[in-house]
Amino acid sequence: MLSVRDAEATILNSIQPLDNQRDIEFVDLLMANNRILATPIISSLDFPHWDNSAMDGFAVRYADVQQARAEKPIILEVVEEIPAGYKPQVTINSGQAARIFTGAVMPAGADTVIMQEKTHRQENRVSIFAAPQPQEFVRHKGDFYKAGSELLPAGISLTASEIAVLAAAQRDQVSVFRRPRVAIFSSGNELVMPEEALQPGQIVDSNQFALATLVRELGAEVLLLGIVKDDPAALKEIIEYAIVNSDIVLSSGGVSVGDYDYIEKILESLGAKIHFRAVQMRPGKPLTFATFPNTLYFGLPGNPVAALVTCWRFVQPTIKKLAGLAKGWEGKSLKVRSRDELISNGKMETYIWGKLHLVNGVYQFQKAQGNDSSGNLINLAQTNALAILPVGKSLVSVGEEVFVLQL
Ligand SMILES: Nc1nc2c(c(=O)[nH]1)N[C@H]1C(S)=C(S)[C@@H](COP(=O)(O)OP(=O)(O)OC[C@H]3O[C@@H](n4cnc5c(N)ncnc54)[C@H](O)[C@@H]3O)O[C@H]1N2
Ligand code: MOO
Ligand SMILES: [Mg+2]
Repeated sequence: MLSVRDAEATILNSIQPLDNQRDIEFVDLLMANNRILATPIISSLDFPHWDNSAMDGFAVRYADVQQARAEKPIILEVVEEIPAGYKPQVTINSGQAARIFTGAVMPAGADTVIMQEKTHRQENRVSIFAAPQPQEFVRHKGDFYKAGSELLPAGISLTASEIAVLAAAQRDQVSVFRRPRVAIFSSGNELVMPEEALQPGQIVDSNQFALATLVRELGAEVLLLGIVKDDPAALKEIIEYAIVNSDIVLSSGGVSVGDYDYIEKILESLGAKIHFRAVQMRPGKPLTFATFPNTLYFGLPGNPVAALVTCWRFVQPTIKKLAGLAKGWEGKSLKVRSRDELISNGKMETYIWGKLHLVNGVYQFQKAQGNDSSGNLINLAQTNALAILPVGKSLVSVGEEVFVLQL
C-alpha cells in the first residue's frame, strides 16, 4: 500500500500553483492580512530615508567631542533645534551643536549624537561629559534597506510585520493571489442537515461543517454544495459541476469498497486520473486522490475523524501550495513527550488525536479520552495535535518522545 510520504509527494507534485499574472487581485492594505503576496515588492525609497537621530540629545561633530570627560567637559554652542519632521536649516560648524530629537533629520556638518543624559544644557550652551563612539546614535540613510533591492519576496503570507513594511513603502494596495476555490460536498443516503428531524438510520452531515471551517481557516473560499445521495447520476452531476467551478474538490464518503461507494467509478467515467485510492494510514486508509486538467480531487473517507485527519495531513499543504505560498506547506511537526501510552497495529502509519500541553516551556501530548474509533467525532473536540506512530512502531510508552503534527 502507498506510504503517507509517497502519497504526500504524489499530491504535492500534482499541484499547479496559482499564476502570478492571471490569478491575482489588488486589495487594500488593511484587507491583506493572511493573504499571499503575488508580486515581489521593490521600493524606490531608502530606509531610513535620511540620516536621523536615534536619541533625544545633541547632534555634534565627533572631532569636537572625542576628548570629552566628566572632569573636563567640552562646551558647545547650540545653534539650532531640530524636532522630528523638521528640515534642518543650519550647518553645524566646529564648536557648535544642534538640539535634536529621536527620528529628526541630522543637520549638515554633524556626524554624531550625544544622548541628553550625558549632557548639561544652559541657555545656548551644552556641556558634553563623555566621549561618544564616532557616528554614535545616527541611523544612516539606507542602513536598513537600499532602494531598488527586493523588500519583500512573492509567495509570503502577510502578517502585521509585513503589512507594516508595505505601509512604510507607501503601498496602500497590494497584489495578492486570489483565494483558492474549494468545492465541498458530502455523499450518503443517511445524511441530513443539522436542523432536520432525524429519522431512523439518519445522522447529521458534520463533515461539510468541519471541512468548510478548516478550508476557510486556511484562507480559501468555500463552494459548499451540500449533501448528495448515494446515487451515481446525482454524484456525477455534482462532480461535473464541482470540477469546473473550483481548484480543489473535497467529497466525503463513498470511497471504500461498499456497494454504495461510487466515487471512484464516477471519477473514472469523467476521465479523471486516479493517482491512488488507499494510503497506509489509520484513520484515513480509503483516501482517494485524482486529478482533472484544472482541478484536484480528494475523495475523503466518510468517517468523521478520517475525513478531518486526511484533510489536516494532505489537504492543508495542498491549499497552501496551490494558494501561492512559496514554502512551508507542511504542517508543524514537533517532537514531544507522551503523557499516555500510544498503541498501533504497527502496519499502518497511525494518527492519534489529542492535546498538546505546555508545561514549563516543554510540550507534552495527551491522547483524547474515550473511544478512539474513527467514527467518534465527539472526543475530537479540543484536539490540537495528532501524534504519529510510523509503520513498525506499535507502542509509545508513557514519557517516551513522539512526533506530533500541531494543528
Ligand atoms: N470492507 C471494508 N469496509 C470498510 C473499509 C475497508 O477497508 N473494508 N474501510 C473502512 C474505513 S477505514 C473507512 S474510513 C470507511 C470509509 O467509508 P466511505 O468513505 O465509503 O464512507 P461511507 O461508507 O459513506 O461512510 C462511512 C461512515 O462515515 C459516516 N459518514 C459519512 N459521511 C459523513 C458525513 N458527511 N458526516 C458524518 N458522518 C459521515 C457514515 O455514516 C458511515 O458511518 O469505510 C470503512 N469500511
Ligand atoms: O479511514 Mo477509517 O476512518 O480508518 O476507519
Ligand atoms: Mg462506504
